Amino acid sequence: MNRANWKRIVIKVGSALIAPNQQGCSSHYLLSIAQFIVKCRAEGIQVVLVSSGSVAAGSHMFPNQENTDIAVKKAMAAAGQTEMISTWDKLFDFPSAQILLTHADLRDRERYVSIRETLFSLLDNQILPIVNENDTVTTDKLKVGDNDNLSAMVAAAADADALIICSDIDGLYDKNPHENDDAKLLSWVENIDESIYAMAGGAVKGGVGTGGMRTKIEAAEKAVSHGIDTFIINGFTELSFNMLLDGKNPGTHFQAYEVPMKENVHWMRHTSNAQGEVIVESNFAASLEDNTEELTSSEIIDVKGEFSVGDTILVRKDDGTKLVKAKSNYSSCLLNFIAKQDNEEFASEFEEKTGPIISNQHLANLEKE
Ligand SMILES: Nc1ncnc2c1ncn2[C@@H]1O[C@H](COP(=O)(O)OP(=O)(O)O)[C@@H](O)[C@H]1O
Ligand SMILES: N[C@@H](CCC(=O)OP(=O)(O)O)C(=O)O
Repeated sequence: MNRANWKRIVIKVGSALIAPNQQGCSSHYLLSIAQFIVKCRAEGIQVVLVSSGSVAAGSHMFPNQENTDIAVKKAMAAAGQTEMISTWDKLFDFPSAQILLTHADLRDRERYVSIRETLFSLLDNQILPIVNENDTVTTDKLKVGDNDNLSAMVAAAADADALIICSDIDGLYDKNPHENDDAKLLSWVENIDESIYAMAGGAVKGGVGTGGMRTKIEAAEKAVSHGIDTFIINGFTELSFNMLLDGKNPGTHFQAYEVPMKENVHWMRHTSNAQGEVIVESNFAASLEDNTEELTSSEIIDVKGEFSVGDTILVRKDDGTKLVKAKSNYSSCLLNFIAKQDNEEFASEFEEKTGPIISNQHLANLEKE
């Protein structure tokens, strides 16, 4: 690892570290993380904290409630969030700022750019941003769902050099170590492929974590393609942080791409999600990355989902091959109408006036994957 290059890092802290006994927040494990943050800042490294734990911190305030009820969980998050933020805040003698996000904020390009600007402004003023998902307002459609993926999106938005995911375990093992005594720790992952995902199991049943290793690998995949070195480390032990400060890898290091994706293409590929699909014939051969105008209504055989002008859509072939993710210049309703037109002259005249079906702005080419 090359810590000398770090100018900005994102540290993600899992619930088990914040509220280990689900009896409110404890600073027990947070002290060494806070010290690490202080030392990084003293070296001139800007730090963004992504902290889980609002539900785990709030659960003790709901003694007779079942944790599984979604409305109660949201209430736990609302109540626990204040306790979690104030626990962190007490550990620092510099100001911190709370940022609560949903996927709806991140997938909208304007809001995403606004989040980036806020992060940079806080960092330039030596304020520590503390980010969590806004669990109270999320629905299935709006949420990221786990803070591992959220931390990768935040790391990309902040143009971070490293993402450090502090977990309750030493890193990624070749199989779930809680179920397999012979599991071995991987200290280095160069390529994230299906064999890496196959190693990952879920979170401990009945535990406070969300997602287990799978969401951490998803996060690493998002981050490394943006040139962000990613580490999964054991946040329970101070040694992990001392090793990082000494430039050593204490857990699993996922190697960053040498040539990262451009920021806006990365956003389209990894943060924005497709609201619908446009399906073309399997023999469609044009490169939409070179010319989006090659996609005309006569090429479209189906339109799936409901989307509005400006929403992200996936263009794919009938055989399932993904072509591009791009901003739609048409609503699904209008696209359906012109794609189903028997009168081709009408459709092409309409498109001439209205412009290309997809925008080339922020387009992500999925063909090379
Ligand atoms: N291959 C694996 N390597 C390491 N941990 C694994 C693996 N598969 C599943 N896990 C589980 O993932 C857990 C960490 O994820 P999670 O419970 O979501 O915690 P966090 O709160 O840190 O996000 C581990 O404690 C372990 O039970
Ligand atoms: N937003 C949730 C955390 C969700 C989550 O991903 O938790 P974890 O797996 O412990 O990082 C909360 O604050 O409780």
